[in-house]
Amino acid sequence: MFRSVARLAAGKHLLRRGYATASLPDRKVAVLGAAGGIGQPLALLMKLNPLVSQLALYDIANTPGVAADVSHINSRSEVAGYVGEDQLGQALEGCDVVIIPAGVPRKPGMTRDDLFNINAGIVKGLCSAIAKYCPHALVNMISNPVNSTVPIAAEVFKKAGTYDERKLFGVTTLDVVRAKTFYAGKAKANVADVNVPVVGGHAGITILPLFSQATPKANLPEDVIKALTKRTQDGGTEVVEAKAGKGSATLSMAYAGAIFADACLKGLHGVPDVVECAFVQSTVTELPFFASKVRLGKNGVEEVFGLGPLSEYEKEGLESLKPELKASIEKGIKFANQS
Ligand SMILES: NC(=O)c1ccc[n+]([C@@H]2O[C@H](COP(=O)([O-])OP(=O)(O)OC[C@H]3O[C@@H](n4cnc5c(N)ncnc54)[C@H](O)[C@@H]3O)[C@@H](O)[C@H]2O)c1
Ligand SMILES: O=C(O)C[C@H](O)C(=O)O
Repeated sequence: MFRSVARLAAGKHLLRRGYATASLPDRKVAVLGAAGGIGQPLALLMKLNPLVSQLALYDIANTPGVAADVSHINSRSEVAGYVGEDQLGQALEGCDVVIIPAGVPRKPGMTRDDLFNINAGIVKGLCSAIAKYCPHALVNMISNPVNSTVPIAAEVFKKAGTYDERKLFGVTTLDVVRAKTFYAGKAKANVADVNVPVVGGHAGITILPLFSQATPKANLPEDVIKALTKRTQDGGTEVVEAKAGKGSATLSMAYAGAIFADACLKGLHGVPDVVECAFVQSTVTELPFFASKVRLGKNGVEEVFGLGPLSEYEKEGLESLKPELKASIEKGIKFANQS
């Protein structure tokens, strides 16, 4: 990620010793849920990103300490901590990108949908504030269940009259990160060279890695592809079980969240050909939201890419995931409109 920022800076003759960050535009990024398991390492990684000039760290508790700590790092951005609802507006005012990892994580035996009852309300409240204080920001939704929290956000923005489908993203980057790591292991490829699109949604079978399109090509046998698919779909559960009641993926998610936010910032900055998978409003299938590759630009999503050629196994996976994804989307829409 930072290597490509260096390339960007170098290409524009901004790089002499380190980054000539004075030449980069001001960009404010907020992390909502910044004192949490994801929020803290994500705050650290965003503090290291030279495309950020102001970093607002918001949570319902403990942000002054996190902000004081992160603020001592000698990188470009100015850091401020905001705590409690009274300070949410200040945290959001002027934001270009808002990253939301606020909410409860899973414990063993739970599905992501089991988080709905608590997280739906949290996300709804935060999105109402975004509509009020930074209606043009790109919103990176991490809080689960993403398959429902993104439709909730869309409905809140629609009601507020601020919805721009190009600016709302469910962050599915961790699925891509996992698919790349697991594929590289089996394909005996250099993980840094590996690419694997992951489409659909972000829960169980709705996570559909397209290993038939993975590069470099490895011609792995069908049973290995099936095992890789299952491991990618169950990657979150693997971590939840290993953490044995102490939460879900935080460090790998912070890494994935930082990659996706960096892609959004690069897009805003006009870097060409920034492509990541994300869960967005979509016409790729009959479902209103779907994760696929998207090109990011100055207005957020510039282009939603189709699925490309699928193997028979992937075609079956696509058909199997649709009912569950549809139900999760509808659940989010219904919640946002009834409460
Ligand atoms: N999209 C993904 O790939 C992905 C990956 C991992 C985790 N997650 C999800 O991210 C969420 C956070 O996970 P975590 O491990 O960081 O949990 P955590 O409990 O460690 O942290 C959550 C933080 O949110 C804060 N919070 C609660 N209500 C809030 C509100 N109204 N406003 C602001 N902050 C609030 C809490 O105080 C806490 O600090 C969970 O829903 C989890 O399932 C998503
Ligand atoms: O699995 C979870 O509950 C957290 C997250 O969605 C993940 O994929 O790690």
